[in-house]
Order: sequence, then C-alpha cells, then structure tokens
Amino acid sequence: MADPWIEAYTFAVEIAKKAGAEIRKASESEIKISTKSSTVDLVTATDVRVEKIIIGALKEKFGEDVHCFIGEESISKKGACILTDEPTWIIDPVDGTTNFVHGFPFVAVSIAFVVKKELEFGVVYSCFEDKLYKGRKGQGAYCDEESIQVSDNIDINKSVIISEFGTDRTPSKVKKICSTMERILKIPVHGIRGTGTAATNMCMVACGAVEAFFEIGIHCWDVAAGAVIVQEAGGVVCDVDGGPFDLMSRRMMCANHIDIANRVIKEIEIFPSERDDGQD
Ligand SMILES: O=P(O)(O)O[C@H]1[C@H](O)[C@@H](O)[C@H](O)[C@@H](O)[C@@H]1O
Ligand SMILES: [Mg+2]
Repeated sequence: MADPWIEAYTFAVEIAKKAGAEIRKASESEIKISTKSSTVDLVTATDVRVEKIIIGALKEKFGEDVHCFIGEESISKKGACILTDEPTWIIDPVDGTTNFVHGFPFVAVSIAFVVKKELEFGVVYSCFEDKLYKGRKGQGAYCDEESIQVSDNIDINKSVIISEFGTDRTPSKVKKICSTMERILKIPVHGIRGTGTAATNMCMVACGAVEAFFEIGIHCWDVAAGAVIVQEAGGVVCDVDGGPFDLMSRRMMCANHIDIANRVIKEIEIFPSERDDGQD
C-alpha cells in the first residue's frame, strides 16, 4: 500500500531545514528574551517567529483546517494540549532555547506527525551542526541520508547516560534530580552527558553515541519526533517507571536496549509533574 503520509514527511524535512536556517540567521543579531513558567524557562522572539513560519507553511501546503497543531509557543499561551485522533503536527521550533540564547551550539527544530494518537514520523534538525535526523514508522531512522542504529552495548558499566536538569527549580525536585544523577554515577557508568535539547539527546541515543536518555518535566513537543527516531533506530522508549511511553505525561526514558533502560530506571527518583493534557 502506498504511504499516505510520504508527502507530509518529505515536506517536514524541507520545512525543518528552512526553520533551522532562520534560527542560524537570527543568532547573528540581538536576541530578544522573555521567560515563561520560571525565570530560567526562556523564550525568544525567534521561537515565536519560527513556529509561525512552520505552522504557516504546513497550513499553506495541506490546507488551513486539514490538520491539528500542537506547537510549543502557541500552546503555552492557551494551556493544556489535547491530542485527538486527527492528524496532528507536534512542533518545537527551537528546542534548546537556553543554548540558543547563550550561543551553545546545540539547537534543534523538532517536528513530529501523529495520527490516531500514534507517531507516524519525526524530524529533528540540529541546525548549528547542520544534521538532519528523521524516522518514519516502519521505515528506519536516518542522519542525513545515512541509516542510524542504537548502540549494541548492553553493559551498563560501559554506558554513557544523558539526563537534564530542566527548567523547574523547585528545591525538592532539584534534590531528586541530583540524587538520581549521583546514583547513576555510582553504578558506575562511563559518564553522564546532556546537550541541553531533548530532541538532540534522543538523536544521540538513536545514533549510538550514548545508551540512554531520560527526563521528567519535558513536554510532548520536546520528545515526540525523537521518540520515532529512537524506535526506528532499534531502541526503546518508555516511561521513567518502565511502563508504556505516554506522550502527554512529561516523563520519558529512551535507551538502546530494555535492559539498559531498566537498570537506569532502578536509580530514578521520580517526582510529580503536571501532564501536558491537564489530566490527573
Ligand atoms: O528549549 P526548550 O524547547 O524549552 O526545551 C528544553 C526543555 O525546556 C528543558 O526542560 C529540557 O531540559 C531541555 O532538554 C529541552 O529540550
Ligand atoms: Mg523543547
């Protein structure tokens, strides 16, 4: 059967690259910064503008009301995001806004497409590295035109794990994150890393540079595209308690192998995080 979403997939790649070029250009001028949920949750005029460019281009290509959209910058103004069975684009125009503001060169455009609540494809463009990662359900994962696979190492003592501190500085949460990091270091693992963008972190798992990445407090737009890419590269995506991955839960673990995921999960001190869809 012909792929019903091939045109959307191809266009997502095109528009991610265009968006990335806008971000690179914007990094050469003064960056206008504001804050969202906390004083360290940054947003710039570029985040808002690039999201408008992406959604505008998708509407022009596929029709104004044909698809639904969950975009980081449009949703954060409206509140909860509701995922329906309709074809839905999930967009993070600038994943790694703090990096963008500081000139730390890991910033990604993340675009995913979901139909009947199932991820169809994901595109992550790491725009300063000029690397385009993509994954299409059942058709593999690629970095530029090269097929990518997760690491085949299943020895936790020889692994590198990614996690992030996020933007919520509630003391009890920060304590749990630090304690989790300490427990993972003591396994011991070869190291803990973090690029400051969830989308890129997931691509690091997908291409075998690290064994696992997890975070509590991320949003659906940070991880939707990366989730398809990791799965299509042969990895696993699940909840931080080992249960099924839930796009709206703000919790995500991905790994090259379920055994690595489960070993790391043993050390994670879970803390509560409000869901993206506002449900309990
Ligand atoms: O840069 P944004 O799009 O805000 O996303 C980041 C997120 O806010 C942080 O919680 C994570 O730690 C980063 O890895 C993000 O990807
Ligand atoms: Mg993000």
